Amino acid sequence: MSRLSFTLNDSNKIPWLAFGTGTALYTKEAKKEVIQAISHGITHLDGAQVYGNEASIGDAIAESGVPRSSLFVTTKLWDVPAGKTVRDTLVESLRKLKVDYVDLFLIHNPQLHPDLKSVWKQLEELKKEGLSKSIGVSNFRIKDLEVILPGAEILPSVNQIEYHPYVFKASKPLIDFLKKHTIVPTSYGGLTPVNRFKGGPLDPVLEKIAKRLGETRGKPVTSGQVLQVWLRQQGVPAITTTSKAERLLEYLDVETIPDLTSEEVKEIEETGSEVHHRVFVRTSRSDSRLVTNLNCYVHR
Ligand SMILES: NC(=O)C1=CN([C@@H]2O[C@H](COP(=O)(O)OP(=O)(O)OC[C@H]3O[C@@H](n4cnc5c(N)ncnc54)[C@H](OP(=O)(O)O)[C@@H]3O)[C@@H](O)[C@H]2O)C=CC1
Ligand SMILES: O=CCc1c[nH]c2ccccc12
Repeated sequence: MSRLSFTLNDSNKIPWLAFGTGTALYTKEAKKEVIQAISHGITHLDGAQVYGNEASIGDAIAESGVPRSSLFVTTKLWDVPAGKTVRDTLVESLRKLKVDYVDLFLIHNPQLHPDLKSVWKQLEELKKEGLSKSIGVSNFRIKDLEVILPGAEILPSVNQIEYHPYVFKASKPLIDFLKKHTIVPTSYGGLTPVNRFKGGPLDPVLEKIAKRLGETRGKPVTSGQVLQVWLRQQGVPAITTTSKAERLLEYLDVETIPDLTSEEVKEIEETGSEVHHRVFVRTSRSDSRLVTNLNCYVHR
């Protein structure tokens, strides 16, 4: 059971561990994997309109037998079709998810919305109406936040971003900005150093720390778990995923692993900063890669 949660700036709580549904593993059908995650005690489900699988998440929630109030359901706004409002898209998501509110509604990508201020206003209204308990953003840079914050009546509660040690240095100004404005960063791609970018300079550092933690607690710790402890210790919720039951147990087990020492945190961050490896959304011209399945993201 995942028990750890953090408090958002609107006083709502967000579970630290989230099960992501935006992955090629499940294509457009996530029901089996979501039921498996819920039955293992994961309560936070991360969805999005663009993943095209909200109805299967709704089926999983309905069949899980877990009360709606024990779950934390996130979805994200993609584009707003001509003739529709942001509210229309959320109502459609709620219909597919078979719930009468979501816990968190995020603007998925600022680059899709020429009038971010107006979109944010509409999210504020949805929170007031109770259709989303909390509201936030995803893939926002400082310059995007600077568009919405001055006129905001309600602050975004979270910014869901790619966050792991290989983007640590590049993300530092944004993380500091979020902290100053009480916005919680949440991390996707957090396991990049052990899955998409294995062979990097962090490998031996993570292995060494995993060995020490494993010996300390008398149960093996993996490099992936070390990365998740690194997030947890910063108060950053982890949006991860898997189709494997044993991996879910590995993720859930992270809540029982002690903190890293300050020297270990420093070593992860300094070694991570030796390379820059962003997988998902390109946020500046110096970012080297733009992943192909996300080529809908355009740098401006
Ligand atoms: N807002 C946005 O723009 C974005 C949001 N997301 C959200 O984040 C979710 C999580 O996605 P993602 O970023 O891929 O998550 P992670 O970076 O946490 O990667 C999860 C993958 O890592 C693998 N893995 C776990 N532990 C290890 C290990 N020790 N060694 C090697 N591989 C390991 C798992 O594989 P296995 O299946 O084999 O267990 C799983 O497929 C998405 O489903 C989506 O909901 C993702 C991208 C963009
Ligand atoms: O959320 C980002 C990752 C993702 C997964 N599926 C799609 C489809 C279209 C845009 C982004 C994504």
